[in-house]
Amino acid sequence: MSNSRIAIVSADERISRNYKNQLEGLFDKEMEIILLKLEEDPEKFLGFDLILAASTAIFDEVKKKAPLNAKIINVIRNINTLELHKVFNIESGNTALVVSNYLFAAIETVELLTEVGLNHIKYIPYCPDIVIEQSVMDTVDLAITAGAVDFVPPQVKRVVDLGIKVIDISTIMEIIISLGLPFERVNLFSVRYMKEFIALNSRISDLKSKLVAVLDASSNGIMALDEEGNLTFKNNNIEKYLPCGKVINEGDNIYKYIKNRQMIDFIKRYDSRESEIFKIDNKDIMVNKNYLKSGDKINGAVLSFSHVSEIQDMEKEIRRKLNTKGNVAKYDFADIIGLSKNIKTVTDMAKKAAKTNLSVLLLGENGTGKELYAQAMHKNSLRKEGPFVAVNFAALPESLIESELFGYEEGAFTGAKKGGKPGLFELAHMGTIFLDEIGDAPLSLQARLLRVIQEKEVLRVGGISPIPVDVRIIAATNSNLKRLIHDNLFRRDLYYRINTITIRIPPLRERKEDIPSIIRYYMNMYNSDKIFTDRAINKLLEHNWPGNVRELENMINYVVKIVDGAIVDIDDLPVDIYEDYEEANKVQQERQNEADDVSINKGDVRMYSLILNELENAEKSYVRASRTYIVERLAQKDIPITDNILRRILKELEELGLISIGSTKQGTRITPKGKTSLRKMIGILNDDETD
Ligand SMILES: Nc1ncnc2c1ncn2[C@@H]1O[C@H](COP(=O)(O)OP(=O)(O)OP(=O)(O)O)[C@@H](O)[C@H]1O
Repeated sequence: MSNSRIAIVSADERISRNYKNQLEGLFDKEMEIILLKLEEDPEKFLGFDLILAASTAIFDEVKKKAPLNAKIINVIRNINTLELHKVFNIESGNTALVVSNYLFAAIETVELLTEVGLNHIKYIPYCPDIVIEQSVMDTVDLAITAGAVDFVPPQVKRVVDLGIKVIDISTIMEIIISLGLPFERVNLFSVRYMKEFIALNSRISDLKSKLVAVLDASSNGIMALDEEGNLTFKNNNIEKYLPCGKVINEGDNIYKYIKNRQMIDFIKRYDSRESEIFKIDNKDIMVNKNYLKSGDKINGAVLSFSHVSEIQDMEKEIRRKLNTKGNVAKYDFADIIGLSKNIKTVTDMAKKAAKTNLSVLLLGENGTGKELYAQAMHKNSLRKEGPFVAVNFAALPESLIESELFGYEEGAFTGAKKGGKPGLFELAHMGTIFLDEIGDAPLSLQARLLRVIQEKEVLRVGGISPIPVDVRIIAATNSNLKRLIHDNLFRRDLYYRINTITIRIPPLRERKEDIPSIIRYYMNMYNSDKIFTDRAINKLLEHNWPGNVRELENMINYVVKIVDGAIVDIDDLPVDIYEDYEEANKVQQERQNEADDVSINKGDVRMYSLILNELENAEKSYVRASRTYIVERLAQKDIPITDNILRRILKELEELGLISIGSTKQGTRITPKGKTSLRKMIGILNDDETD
């Protein structure tokens, strides 16, 4: 057979070269293929057995240039099937620009994709000549193209390239027929195409088997039907929900296996009700339905079956998990810092109490670590795997306490949540409930609290059947419960119930030796290497710590965040501690002043009095008293004094308010206080002399 001469005409050389490769691959050396540009002269179109117009858009142009009797085939192009999986893999609901250098080619690609059923993406045909609104472009970050990557707008980051489109099998057949090639060729080529489809299919069936595995893993029964009710897919649980004594096979009409008439109606009804409960074999079965659509036409349904009781159990479990989330004890005994005898005794006792199941009452001022102890005790108890639920009576508004503690049933009051809500006692089941600030529990609630503790069951607000709860009680208070009992504000019987073991946690001021180690602990925790001066540490040791460890922790937090530099001194401490210091310092200073007075009297009093005396005399004689004047006057009395010493003493006298040092012109003057002091000093000196 002689070689056929074929021309491929295209506006884009890349495309014609691609077609040439494809045809050469199929027909070996049986063809001579020449590439022609559309703009070439008509004589170039002469002498071909067949002319292929690369696209519909140029078909008419090619026809005009080709000889009248020439055989021209309009090439039908298709997406390379081997690349289609790339579109399969795009998540549903995405929007993609379908990019080509010509709009018709972009539209063609969109049509090809939707024809093969890839409808899970929204396609926007795009070519460089068209303008798409910015607001639309802003929402698109995906482009699909058949080899026109260069035309994808730069802001689109994700590009799926399906490669250049290939000649469709229908065109290949047309070529074979028009060239009069033997028909075996068709089979040969079909086999080759089949191989591609098989490869594509195996990818799909791969996907399908993954999907089946996922659906089989569900405890639900799942099946898909066509519009006649024939089974097109089922997972391996379906017979559990539709017991018919035999395996249901794909292709079987499902309606003959369903005895329940209402269920058949439900499946057949195309209304918006998507789920319904049916009785099958005396069990409540929930059926969910979803229709399969192709365009606007419904062509099947997917049904999912589940046992209502399982859904309820699952809901309870989820609710329990959600509710108990966070109900865990964080602290252990190792987190309790302090080696003082006081704290060690308390910790030893708490460790022993932890192992019992007895109620514990923790007494202590605010911030002493009552909750810390409660958590540590829970963590070291037999209930450590159970929840630790903390209730703070001081923080809960009275109107909410009851429903928070005991829970409520659906419809118990306006605003009650659907399905009701378990109370904190229920949440603490098998664990510990920490009743903090129990002294603040309203009297009305104390009776119910007592009943729950005694009966070991709770009745939800609006409920009728009590729910058993196994809970250990650790209560805490900083109030004087005995006083509250005396004032009829706390129930004696409740008090005895909760304080089987009483542990008193000492305030920080009773264990000041622990302060440095607590400071170190928190400085480490805050990752700070600042150093406290001895003066600051002494101050902290002096402080009374009414807020206990919490106040100390706050102080460190303040210092770490607020103080610049590596050294923390007294005046860097928070103002309440510092003012406390100032206050103490003032008293100290006053005492010191008194002592200073005495030391002046005893030490320099002679010199002070001599100088004050000279100043008083100078004033009396209207003489300006300069330092030289004073030095000379004292020298005349055989009292030698250097200018330097005089200057220091004058400064001290001025600080004491006994003199005022003016300018050189004014000189130094004795004050009225100075005159009084001078009299006193003379008195002391005379006393000393007579002693
Ligand atoms: N010995 C301790 N060692 C380390 N940190 C402690 C110690 N005691 C208390 N704290 C810390 O002090 C803060 C207050 O402690 P906690 O809340 O346990 O006190 P509380 O007595 O329950 O206070 P309140 O009565 O105000 O509720 C917490 O941050 C806690 O970690």
